[in-house]
Amino acid sequence: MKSYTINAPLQIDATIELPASKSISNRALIIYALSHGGILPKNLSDCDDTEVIIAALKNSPDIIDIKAAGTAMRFMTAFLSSTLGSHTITGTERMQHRPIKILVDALKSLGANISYIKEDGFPPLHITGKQLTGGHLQIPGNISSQYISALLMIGPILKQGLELELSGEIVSRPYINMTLKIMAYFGAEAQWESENIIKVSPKPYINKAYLVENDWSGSSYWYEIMALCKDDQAKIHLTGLFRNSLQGDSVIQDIFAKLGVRTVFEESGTDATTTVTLTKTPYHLESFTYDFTKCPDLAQTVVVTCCELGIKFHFTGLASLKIKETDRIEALKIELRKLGFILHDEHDDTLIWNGDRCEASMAPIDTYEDHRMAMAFAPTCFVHKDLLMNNPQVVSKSYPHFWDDLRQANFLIKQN
Ligand SMILES: O=C(O)C1=C[C@@H](OP(=O)(O)O)[C@@H](O)[C@H](O)C1
Ligand SMILES: C=C(OP(=O)(O)O)C(=O)O
Repeated sequence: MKSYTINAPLQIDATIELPASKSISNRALIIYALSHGGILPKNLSDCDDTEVIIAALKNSPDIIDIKAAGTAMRFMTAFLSSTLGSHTITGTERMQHRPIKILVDALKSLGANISYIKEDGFPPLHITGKQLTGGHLQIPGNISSQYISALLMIGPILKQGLELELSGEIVSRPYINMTLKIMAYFGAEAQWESENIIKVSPKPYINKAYLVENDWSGSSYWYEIMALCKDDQAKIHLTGLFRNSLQGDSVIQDIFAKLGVRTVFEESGTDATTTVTLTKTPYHLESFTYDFTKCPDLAQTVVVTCCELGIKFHFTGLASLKIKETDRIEALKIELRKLGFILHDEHDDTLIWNGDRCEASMAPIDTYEDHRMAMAFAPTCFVHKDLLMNNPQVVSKSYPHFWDDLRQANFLIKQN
């Protein structure tokens, strides 16, 4: 087991090339494969969650190990069900406890041949692919949008196309919209027919050149660094982000405007990419209420930032956090207590900090095989000198060069 001791710089003036978005990379790759190749998308992420899809599509092994990648597991399950071949798809221990029944049931009702190898409702799966007919389907929209994106992407290759009727409060809706926009770019006819019905026509994808945006979710840790650093003159330049982004997590700009971080865009070049400059700005916020239903991956960053800024909060829309890389609600409560903050959770989807504190034990931060635990806690080194963190390498799931980027910004990171 590796651990790091992390110390913050006194001043910050850094230019950071963020990783490419894994969500966009993984969609572009599935569509690339469904359109039978041609021009490979550019600026694909080099993170674990994208590398597993690249390997699966390139080598088509009998046993596909998708590791910890939720999107890859869900997208490949739909892909393998609708294309010829016979495969087992499996993943990490945690992946084998992340639910997939809703997607499997939906695919089976379209005629797919899928069986559970161990426990019903969970990977590993055995899938024998075939041409599926498609048609109308009802599916819960309140558990994970990844099931919906997975089904949508195979829609254009189904004989009758696909009509999805979503029930319940739709979670992570911006990720569904991201899927629809990328599909449309590649020639699909796929759109919302009403608040909860999406229709996809049976019309093959057209292969085209594609440039993947850099990752707004990954930018959130730099927003947190700007919010927590003590240098009033600090500047952070983030490259490769799109202003009119497909990513719902670009809402991070608005969230952090309330937490003392200003965002300025400088258009650069022809690709609609922008350099984003973060600086400090005055703020007055005693307590913060926010609903994370549309942007669950930002929750850890904002929770940790608010605690360290002493801003009480009442955060809702967090139900999906329990079925991600770890139970993120539990993990946040346990690790923030080590830093002296007592959080409460309610109704499985709400996290509250009333300002309750305890003595900080400063025990090493554990990362729970969750990249976002490591990245959300790293900036707390501005408050806690010699911050210790176990298993920091987990960042490779979405942001492999995270620690190198911190070093470039003059953080001191010592391996123990
Ligand atoms: O479609 C995607 O790329 C994602 C959707 C979200 O998952 P849920 O829909 O399960 O909330 C998000 O948390 C995940 O990191 C990426
Ligand atoms: C939840 C995440 O990923 P996934 O569900 O794709 O494993 C994430 O990156 O925060």
